[in-house]
Amino acid sequence: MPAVNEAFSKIELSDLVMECTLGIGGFGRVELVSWKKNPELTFALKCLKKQHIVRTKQQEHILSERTILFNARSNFICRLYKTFRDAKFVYMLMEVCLGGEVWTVLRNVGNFDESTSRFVVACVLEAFQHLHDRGIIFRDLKPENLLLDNQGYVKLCDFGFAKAIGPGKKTWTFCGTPEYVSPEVILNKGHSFPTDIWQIGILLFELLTGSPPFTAPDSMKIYGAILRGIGAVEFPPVVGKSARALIKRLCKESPSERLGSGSGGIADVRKHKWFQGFDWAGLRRMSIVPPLRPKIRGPNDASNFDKFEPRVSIPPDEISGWDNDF
Ligand SMILES: Nc1ncnc2c1ncn2[C@@H]1O[C@H](COP(=O)(O)OP(=O)(O)OP(=O)(O)O)[C@@H](O)[C@H]1O
Repeated sequence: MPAVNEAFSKIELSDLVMECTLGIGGFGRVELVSWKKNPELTFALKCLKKQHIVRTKQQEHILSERTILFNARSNFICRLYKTFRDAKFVYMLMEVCLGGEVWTVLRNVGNFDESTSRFVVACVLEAFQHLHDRGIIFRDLKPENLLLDNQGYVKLCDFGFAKAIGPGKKTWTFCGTPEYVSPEVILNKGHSFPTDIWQIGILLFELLTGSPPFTAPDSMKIYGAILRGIGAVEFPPVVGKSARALIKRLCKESPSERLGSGSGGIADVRKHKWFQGFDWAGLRRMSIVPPLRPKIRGPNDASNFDKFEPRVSIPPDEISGWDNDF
C-alpha cells in the first residue's frame, strides 16, 4: 500500500469540492472539501491569503509549518497531505478533524475531570515526544490548537510557531499565547524544549479548572504573574494532590529542573504518579474509548463555527523569500 502522502499526491485543487467552512483563522479560512473522484474522502483545506502573510511577515513560519507537518508521522498530529498555490492563496490539504477544538468542548462544560484531562494530556505527550525526538519545539500549546477527530482522539494542529532546533541550542524569538508563555521566553533568556514542558503544565491546569493559572486583564500583567511563579498560584480543590504535584514539576521556573527536560525527555512525564495505570499502549493503538464524545460538524450543520473567541497567538517577526515550495 502506498504511503498516504503518496496516495493523495495526485490530487489537484480542481479535483476538490468545497462543502462548508470549518473555521476562520488569522490568515484565512479552513474549508471542508471532498475529492471529486471519491466523494467519501474528505479533507480540511487551509486557505491562507498570501497578501496577509506577506503583510504580517509570516512567510518563514508558514514555510516551516509546511515542512514540519509534511514530515510528522504521528496519530496525534494532524496530517498534511499536499500543498497548492494560486495567485492569491497558498493551500494546505490536511486530515480533517470533524470533532472541533478541545477549547470549544472545554468552554461548554467548564472543566474536565481527571481522567478526561489525563487522556488529553497523554495525546499531547505522544505528539510532543514525536516532535522532540525530531528536534522540533511546538511553542503554542493551548486547547484552541487541539482538534478532535471523529472518534474523540486529540490531534495537535497549527504548527505556525513550531521550530526545528539543534541539540543543546536555544532560540530567542518571542512567540506564543500570553497565558502559556514560559518565564524564559518573557525574560528573553533563550528557550528550547522545556518551554513546551511548561506549556503542558499550564494546559493541565486549564483542563482541570477551566482557566489557566496565570490570568489578568492585559498581557503585561499576565507576564508579571508568570514571573511570580506557580508557587504563588492558588490551586482550586478540583486539582487533586497528584495533579498539583505534576503541574508544579512541569512549571518549575528553571527550564532544566522541569520534569521531562532531562535526558529521559517526555518519557519521564509519563512515569509520573498522576499517570499511574494509564493504558499507553492502548492509546498508541487508538484502541481505548476516548472520554470526549465529539459533536461531528459537517455540511448540514448550521453551527460549524466555534462560538467562543479564541486567544490570539503573538506572531514572531521574521521575513524571508517564500511560496515557491507550495
Ligand atoms: N484539520 C482541520 N480539521 C478540522 N477543522 C480545522 C482543521 N484545521 C483547522 N480547523 C478549524 O479551522 C479554524 C482555523 O484554523 P487555523 O489553523 O487556520 O487558524 P487558527 O487556529 O486561528 O490559527 P492562526 O493562529 O494560524 O490564525 C480552527 O479554529 C479550527 O476549528
